[in-house]
Amino acid sequence: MHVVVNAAMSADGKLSSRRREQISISGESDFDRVDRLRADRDAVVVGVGTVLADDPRLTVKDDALCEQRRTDGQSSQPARVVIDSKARTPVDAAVLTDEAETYVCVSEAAPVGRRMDLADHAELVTAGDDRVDLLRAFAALQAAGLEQIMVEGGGELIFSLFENGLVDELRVFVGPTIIGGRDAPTLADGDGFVTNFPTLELETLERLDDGALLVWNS
Ligand SMILES: NC(=O)C1=CN([C@@H]2O[C@H](COP(=O)(O)OP(=O)(O)OC[C@H]3O[C@@H](n4cnc5c(N)ncnc54)[C@H](OP(=O)(O)O)[C@@H]3O)[C@@H](O)[C@H]2O)C=CC1
Ligand SMILES: Nc1nc(O)c(N)c(N[C@@H]2O[C@H](COP(=O)(O)O)[C@@H](O)[C@H]2O)n1
Repeated sequence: MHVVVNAAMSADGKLSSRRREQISISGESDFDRVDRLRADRDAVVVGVGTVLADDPRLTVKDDALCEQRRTDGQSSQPARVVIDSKARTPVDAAVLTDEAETYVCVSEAAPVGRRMDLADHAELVTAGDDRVDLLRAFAALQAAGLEQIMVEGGGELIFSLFENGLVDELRVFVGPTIIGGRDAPTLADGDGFVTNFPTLELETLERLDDGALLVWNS
């Protein structure tokens, strides 16, 4: 399995504002790059915080890229995955439409009724007692044939993936905006590291739109 984390952050390192609403940090070229990256992957993963905040579709938008996937013998859309310990994903969430296969990774703490509701719309993966055990969940996704994984956020999930040593690559678009706010989500939130900080190796750095794209290897 190969896991690439992709995100767009403001010049001051925020993924969104303190209102946790979706903000267009990327420019047109970066959104096109993200669409190509999605098209190149078996699955696109987010945390339930992103589903509740943004209600994303997580689909490939360019029809030509979908057609190319079909030509290559793949489904027209990559699978979508939500990491959601308590099965809080709303049944009318855009990520549960039938335009792509969806997996919801839950923990044993998810109420049975919520799990049954979601099971009508998605494949459920149960891993972990109170919180999704990411190592077990990603192993289950791999067993289901999902090898090339893209994670789109948010900051809580990205931190946990680094904590579990699950990140192979980090691609960050740094946009020209200042968002600020001590409670605004950053690229890696969670409890934070106080020692043994993961370090990355810079692979490429390019100017894109009005910002920069940094690609790091883990
Ligand atoms: N600019 C960008 O590129 C992006 C921006 N965003 C922004 O980020 C914000 C959302 O980020 P955030 O609130 O951090 O939410 P996340 O999407 O990171 O989801 C976090 C939630 O995932 C669940 N979860 C389950 N298991 C785990 C685990 N092992 N580790 C971590 N989380 C786990 C937890 O909820 P539970 O315990 O209930 O399961 C947790 O609260 C929004 O404002 C959104 O707009 C999001 C993506 C990309
Ligand atoms: N690459 C990127 N740039 C930004 O500026 C963003 N705000 C995001 N957000 C992510 O994209 C998801 C929306 O996906 P759909 O367009 O609905 O398919 C959103 O939930 C964030 O994960 N990404």
